[in-house]
Amino acid sequence: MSEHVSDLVSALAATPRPLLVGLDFDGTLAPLQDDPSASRIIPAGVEVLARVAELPDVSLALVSGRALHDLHAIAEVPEGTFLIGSHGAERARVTRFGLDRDVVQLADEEADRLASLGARAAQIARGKDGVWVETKPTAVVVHTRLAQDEDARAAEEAALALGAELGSGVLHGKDVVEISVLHASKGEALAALRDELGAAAVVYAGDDTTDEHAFAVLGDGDVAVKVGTGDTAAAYRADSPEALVEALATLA
Ligand SMILES: O=P(O)(O)OC[C@H]1O[C@H](O[C@H]2O[C@H](CO)[C@@H](O)[C@H](O)[C@H]2O)[C@H](O)[C@@H](O)[C@@H]1O
Repeated sequence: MSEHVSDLVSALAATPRPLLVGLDFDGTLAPLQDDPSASRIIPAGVEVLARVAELPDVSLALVSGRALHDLHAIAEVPEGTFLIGSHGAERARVTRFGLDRDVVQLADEEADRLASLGARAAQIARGKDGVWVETKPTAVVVHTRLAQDEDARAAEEAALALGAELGSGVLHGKDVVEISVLHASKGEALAALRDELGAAAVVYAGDDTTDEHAFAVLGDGDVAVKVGTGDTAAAYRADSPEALVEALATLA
């Protein structure tokens, strides 16, 4: 067990109940992939999450930038798991009958703006090898993972400028710029869920800059875990999805 993980394991062992365990998906439970549809939770993670969800007074939530339907389709999580998608703009709970979800209804102006964003983002991608656009219910995402540096930089700069012009929120994650027509924040969504559940403590793990919003709402007695390298406000670190799952296994 690495030094990072043993510190984390001690912190997890001390968490009071009721406990909310919130986990980002891409880069945290699922190793990053060039093709987002190929992403899956590491096999050990599926089993450990199932055990965590069965613990008394422990609630499990995935807190992701992915669209809710996309997250639900690929995340193999147990019944009762809360799913927060689109960085907090969408929310649901997994039940035995499918998703119990709040449907996002865009106002006409927001729907029009989303359509304009899609068209303008497609223009940004045009002629740049490896740059492509993902459309979600409340946002468009310019992906640059597969592009050469020069094209990736140009696309990201153009997307950030487009976001400043037409977006309500812009997030710059790992090889993505996301432009949303709704205000959404993982931090606000996590804090709202915590309040609803009356959780005495929250464990939250994430790998990307967008997860820093969730770390920012945590306080004393909570456990913030940065997965991988990079600057962070989190007090704990796991080197990889495997290391995180190893630590969560001790909680279970
Ligand atoms: O909050 P997350 O669960 O980490 O979701 C954030 C974004 O994840 C996906 O993009 C990221 O993962 C892809 C697959 O590994 C990778 O190709 C991409 O470069 C990453 O940024 C997803 O496609 C986005 O819609 C999510 O917002």
